Amino acid sequence: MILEQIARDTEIRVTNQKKKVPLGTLKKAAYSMETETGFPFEKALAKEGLSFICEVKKASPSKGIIAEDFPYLDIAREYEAAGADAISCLTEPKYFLGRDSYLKEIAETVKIPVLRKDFVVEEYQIYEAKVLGAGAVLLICALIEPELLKRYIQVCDTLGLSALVEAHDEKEISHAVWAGARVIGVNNRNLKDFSVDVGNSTKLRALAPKEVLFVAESGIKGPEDIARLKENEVDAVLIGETLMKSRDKKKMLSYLKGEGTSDGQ
Ligand SMILES: O=P(O)(O)OC[C@@H](O)[C@@H](O)c1c[nH]c2ccccc12
Repeated sequence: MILEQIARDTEIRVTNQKKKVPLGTLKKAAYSMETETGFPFEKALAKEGLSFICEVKKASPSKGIIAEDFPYLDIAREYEAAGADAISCLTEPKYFLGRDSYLKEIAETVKIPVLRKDFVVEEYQIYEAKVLGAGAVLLICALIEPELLKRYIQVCDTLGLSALVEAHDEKEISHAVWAGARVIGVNNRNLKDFSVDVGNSTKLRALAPKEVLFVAESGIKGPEDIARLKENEVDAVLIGETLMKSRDKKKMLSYLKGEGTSDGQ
């Protein structure tokens, strides 16, 4: 299954990275960074109305190359100007053509919080996210057993990082809640067969406690998806492909918000 393959490749990537920057050195750098108080990523999601996390993603296993031309800094600036509440940046290099440097440069450029979108399989990667300037890091339940997930969320807390904990079913939601997740994301894309059903996140919203911030991720194509998610008390949506493929991201975002026409394609 693709997720296991990505996890194995990520283990190799982390092992190689450790040879360049040992864990001790990385931790020292992470804890020496100034930390914005109050978890800005969670503040962005908790604001009144639906919050928008806009994703900078060049490619994906399900879609291949999404954006040949990839001015990632301009894209991030455009998202921020268009009213994004946070940015999600892929740093996984093999399947999503992401880079750590994209995250670092974007975090230095925009004022809104940046989520490190990668496949965390080692604590090391959480310290990396902090040093790169992320305000949040994705933790995928399917890759991290509950005890370790609890530990990773605690490490995030000590760094002033928010954890976006991604769950795919009822069991993983209960693990996320048990581990202390304050932000839970549900991926509408099934990572086994790449099928997409926005109903995934509407269905699972009710299983997460109301006080948990809930993010619907993936497969959001139009204002009808947004309206449906809003009705189901979702706090935020995470949109990648629909925005990455649009010529005018500001127009597309206002179209998705139900404020404009769809000629932002
Ligand atoms: O491009 P989409 O369908 O709008 O999806 C964005 C985002 O949700 C998706 O990239 C994603 C959700 N969870 C992930 C975990 C790893 C990598 C990527 C993802």
